[in-house]
Order: sequence, then C-alpha cells, then structure tokens
Amino acid sequence: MGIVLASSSPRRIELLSNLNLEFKVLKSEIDENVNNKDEPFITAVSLSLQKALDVASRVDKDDIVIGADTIVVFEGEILGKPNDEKQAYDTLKKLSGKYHTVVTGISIIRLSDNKKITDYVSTSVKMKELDSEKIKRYIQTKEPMDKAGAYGIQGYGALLVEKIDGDYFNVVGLPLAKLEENLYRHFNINII
Ligand SMILES: Cc1cn([C@H]2C[C@H](O)[C@@H](COP(=O)(O)OP(=O)(O)OP(=O)(O)O)O2)c(=O)[nH]c1=O
Repeated sequence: MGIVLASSSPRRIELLSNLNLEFKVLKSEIDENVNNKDEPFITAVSLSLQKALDVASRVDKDDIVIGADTIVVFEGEILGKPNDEKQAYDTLKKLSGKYHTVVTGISIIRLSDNKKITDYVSTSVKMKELDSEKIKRYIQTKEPMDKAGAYGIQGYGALLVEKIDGDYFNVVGLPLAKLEENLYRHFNINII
C-alpha cells in the first residue's frame, strides 16, 4: 500500500513533499474539458476525480491515489490556462483590480475498498490594478503560460496580488489542510 499523487504539476509535488509524506508521482492522461454549464466547483471536483481514476487504473489496487484540479473563476466564468500570450494578457486585464475565486477540487480514492472521497476549497483573491505595461512585463517572465488564471501566486505573481481570503496553498494548487483532514478521516493517515 502506498500513496500516489496523480499529477505532473511541480507545485503540487513540492507542496506534498513538504509534509514528509512518502508518495509516488504518476501523471494522468485525461483531457481537461471544461464545461461552463456546470457550477465551477463541480468542474474542479470532476476533473480531479478523472485524474485520480485514470492513475488508479495503472497502480496497485491498495494504493491511495490523490488527484487535484485548480480553476480560476471570474464572474461565473472559468478562466483556464492561457493558450498564448494574447490570452494571458486578456485574462490578466480582466482580473485587474477585481476579486476572483480560485477553486481546487481534490479526490482521494482507493479501488480495493471502492473509496472515492471528493472535496474542494475556494479562496478569494483580489488583484491589484495592473496597467498594460506591467501585464506585458509579467508575461515576458513566461510564468503565466501553464497556470490557471495566467498567474502564479508563488512566483512573480505575488507582486500582482493585493490580498487573499482563504488557504494560500489552495491557490498554488493543493489545499494541504483539507487534504490532510480527508486523509485522516477517511484513510486513517496521520501526518502529525
Ligand atoms: C492561480 C494559480 C494557479 N497555478 C497552477 C496550479 C495548477 O498547476 C495549474 C492549474 O492546472 P491543473 O490542471 O489544476 O494542474 P496541472 O495541469 O498543472 O497538473 P496536473 O493536472 O498534472 O495535476 O495552475 C499556480 O501555480 N499558481 C496560481 O496562483
């Protein structure tokens, strides 16, 4: 029996490593199709479950598999990862000076006893007013490209954020306290 993180995200791997938990990493191969008709948290939870199920089918049935998906929601619309610099610019322009919500869905599953636990965490983030020059310079750092909402709060993106209300780690991509709560309650795993 082991723990498997169904993710290729270096942020998630690093966050989980900080807890001194032994785990393997396996990347899921699902298509991340976002359906804007569902409530955003349903999208995040559903994608996290698809990632966990995909990886669970390739590991030991006794393994506990963790999947996560982070989305950025602005005025009810999901803002995904930008496909190009123009999209990154448009996303950051939208977020400038306003509040948005970062939602991470998590799924923890074990096929041997058919346990499938899902949960999510929302964090409210207020961006500073960003002028066009600042946005362009930020895009030049290349940081926005692989990130939901076109920014990374853990990097230069920290300089764009005015304040947050909620779990910081959720914004980075893995709500550690909520994850630990579920690992303890449903799988009897005690980290500290
Ligand atoms: C808002 C925000 C997002 N992000 C990242 C977290 C996620 O990695 C990414 C959202 O994409 P995800 O699809 O959640 O994750 P991923 O494709 O990077 O990795 P995998 O599916 O293999 O687990 O955006 C930050 O790193 N910092 C931030 O401040």
